[in-house]
Amino acid sequence: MARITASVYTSHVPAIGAAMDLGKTEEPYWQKVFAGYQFSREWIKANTPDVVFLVFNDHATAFSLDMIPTFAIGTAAEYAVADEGWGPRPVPKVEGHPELAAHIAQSVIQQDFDLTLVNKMDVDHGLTVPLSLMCGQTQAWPFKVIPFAVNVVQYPVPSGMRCFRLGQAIRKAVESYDEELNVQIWGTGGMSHQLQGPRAGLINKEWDNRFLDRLLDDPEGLASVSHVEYVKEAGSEGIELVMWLIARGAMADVAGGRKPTLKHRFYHVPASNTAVGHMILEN
Ligand SMILES: O=C(O)c1ccc(O)c(O)c1
Repeated sequence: MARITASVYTSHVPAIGAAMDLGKTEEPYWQKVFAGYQFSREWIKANTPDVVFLVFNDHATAFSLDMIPTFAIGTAAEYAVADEGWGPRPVPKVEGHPELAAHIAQSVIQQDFDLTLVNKMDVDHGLTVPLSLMCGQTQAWPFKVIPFAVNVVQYPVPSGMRCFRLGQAIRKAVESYDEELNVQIWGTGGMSHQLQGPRAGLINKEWDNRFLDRLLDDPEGLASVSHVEYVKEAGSEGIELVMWLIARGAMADVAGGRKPTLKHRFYHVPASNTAVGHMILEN
């Protein structure tokens, strides 16, 4: 049987990818960001999964206003690194796991979550920056990846509760897969940031840290936070945090008397315009 053994949560700021690609990680500004991932790089070496189910958002790269799936699961054997305007990042292509992805799609759709199946997709910084943060510079990613794209760009976007329940359905799906596989689920994006309008540059440390507390201790309560609160408190792009609730929903269930173990927590402001939050939980 496949099992979800751990979850990773991290922001996905594109400038972090550029800092790595352009050799700037030792500059004082960036050192403080990357220091928060030193533990994580060792941890992932000691806890390398077979597959990462990576929840992210596309930034009008694979999808556009022409077509906006709410939840889209990557069922391909591989994914090219997208060109977001400066050429594709110099990182390895992403290898998929079509068999497990097809099984999860079957199971989750039968549990009444309607997913879009994506057989071809280029993946942007939403997916590659978390991989770079966790794995560093490498010739090949050390595990297969099932990309799972969530619409947090164009309203209406899914609620935190729908995301949390979807995570629970994903856990059931993974646990009903026959092969012994070590699966991690990663929730990416956030934390507080706003990239446009009069409030551009908004950061809310208190709200972000409360989110991190509740993600561990009270995920179901956290799932009830409204869209309006995310936008008011965490800025227009803070809504990306609903994706963390998918990963948390797939983990041990506080309501069921089980709680994951906190292995690592990091928070730093700023990286570009964004508050960087990062957590690792083990089941
Ligand atoms: O802080 C930033 O610069 C920034 C830019 C684009 C993003 O998608 C993002 O999450 C952050």
